[in-house]
Amino acid sequence: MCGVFGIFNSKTPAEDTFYGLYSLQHRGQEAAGIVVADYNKAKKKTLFKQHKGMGLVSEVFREETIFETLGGYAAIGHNRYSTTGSSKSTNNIQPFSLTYRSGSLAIAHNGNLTNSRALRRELTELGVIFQASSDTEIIPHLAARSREKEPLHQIYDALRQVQGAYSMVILANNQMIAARDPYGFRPLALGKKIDPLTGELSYIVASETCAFDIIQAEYIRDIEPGEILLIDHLAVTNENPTSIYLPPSKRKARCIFEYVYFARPDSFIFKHSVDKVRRNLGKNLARESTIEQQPEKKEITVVSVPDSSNTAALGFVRESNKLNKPARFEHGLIRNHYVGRTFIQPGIHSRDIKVRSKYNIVRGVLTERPIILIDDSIVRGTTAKMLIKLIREADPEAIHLHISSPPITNPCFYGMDFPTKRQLLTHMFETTGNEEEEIEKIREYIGVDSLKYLSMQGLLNSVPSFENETCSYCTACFSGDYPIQVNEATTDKEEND
Ligand SMILES: O=P(O)(O)OC[C@H]1O[C@H](OP(=O)(O)OP(=O)(O)O)[C@H](O)[C@@H]1O
Ligand SMILES: NC(=O)CC[C@H](N)C(=O)O
Ligand code: SF4
Ligand SMILES: [Mg+2]
Repeated sequence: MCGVFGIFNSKTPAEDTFYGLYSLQHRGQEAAGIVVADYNKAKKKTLFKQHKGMGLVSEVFREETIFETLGGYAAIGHNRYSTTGSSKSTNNIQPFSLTYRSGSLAIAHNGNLTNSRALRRELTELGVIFQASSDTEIIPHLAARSREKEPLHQIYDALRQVQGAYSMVILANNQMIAARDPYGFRPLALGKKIDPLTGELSYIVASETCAFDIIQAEYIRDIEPGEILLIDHLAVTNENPTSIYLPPSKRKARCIFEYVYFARPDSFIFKHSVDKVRRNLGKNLARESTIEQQPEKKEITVVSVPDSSNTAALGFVRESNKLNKPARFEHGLIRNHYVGRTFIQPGIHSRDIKVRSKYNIVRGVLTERPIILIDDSIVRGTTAKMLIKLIREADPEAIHLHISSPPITNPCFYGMDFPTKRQLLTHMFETTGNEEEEIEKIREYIGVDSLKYLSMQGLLNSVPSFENETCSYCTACFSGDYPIQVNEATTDKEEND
């Protein structure tokens, strides 16, 4: 995943970016960094300064004095959740910053390039030296080799050659450039802020709109799939950033999993409220649920796995009640907020420990009652298996696990870190071709009384539609319908390390 943020024409760009990244922390917890563009009067040009490190934004920018050295007028920042290149290598921390014949370039990337292996081999053959093992560094190298004079067109040249998912912010000398791949896999939004004292306008680009809210900026619009947007001082004066467009793809492929799990519910992504879509997921799950009404119209207890499935659980309860199946939302699990997202922890070992230290049960809510437990997804099954063991300690009458998305049956090559089938719970058991039998094996393994996944149609009915598009979403991890084909044999995350 990853979170990206950029601000142009601010008196405090590093501080603004810090807060932006802070609100995008859920998109990547491995590393964080900020690159600032500052005008150097003596040299009469813009120079970049940076601070990057491993860990959470609050850890990397713990010392307030860091900001004293990061003055300037523009900045970009990045939260990393690795998909290509080791999560542990400090060389992979973004933004990447470099100097080349046209000046300085810094890049922050959310997504994953699907032809990075081939491009890296070609560039290496040509003598290009890579510092990082991630896919992202390919983009500035390609831009630097372009024959074009202007960074905007150099970036265009580079992006014509890469395939896959990218939502990016770039600093190029005294310009900020935002780009989104033609499929539109990952979200990217444009916002603005007027300084209350000076009346000056700043432009902001961020993965999710929650990053605008934290600095009291206003959402303008999404960066469109295939758009490369240029923001410079002229754009600020004219209040009109300009764009060029990459050739369109045959279809769009917004990541549907962003709505299911990844994005924050207070964000707008792909032009729509995540909260609303997640409520729809819960609503459709309630419509598909086969759990019968309780005797004497007693309310059934619905418990969410906090935090990511809270909103879906609310939608579920509301719809259940409408369907005359009385249901009540209860906090049966308490989450320790000092433990981050477990799903985006690299390596199965660290995930196990995190899940165990992340949740505790509220016995009074769970004991001797039938429970509908709602989670948004099962990937490796770590969370579900550990949680059910924990909930059983409270001795509930029955646990009915409901998942507000279909089974994840295929790897993601576009920015989620489950790049091989063998990492998925659905592939732990022998495939029989009979979906019911396969779900029964998962139910048994997790140890619940019943297991219900939202259907594919239920998922599609929950997300907004886009006019004049035949296909708007990527659903590959659920359906196997890959917008860009990738040979699984080429997806060893750490092959460049
Ligand atoms: O099957 P698994 O591999 O365990 O992954 C699935 C779990 O991971 C996610 O939650 P996570 O704990 O990452 O984040 P959250 O706290 O934001 O819900 C998701 O909501 C599931 O609960
Ligand atoms: N999840 C992402 O967006 C990751 C960005 C980039 N592919 C990396 O591995 O660092
Ligand atoms: S494969 Fe799944 S997680 Fe990856 S981009 Fe497609 S919908 Fe999103
Ligand atoms: Mg969760």
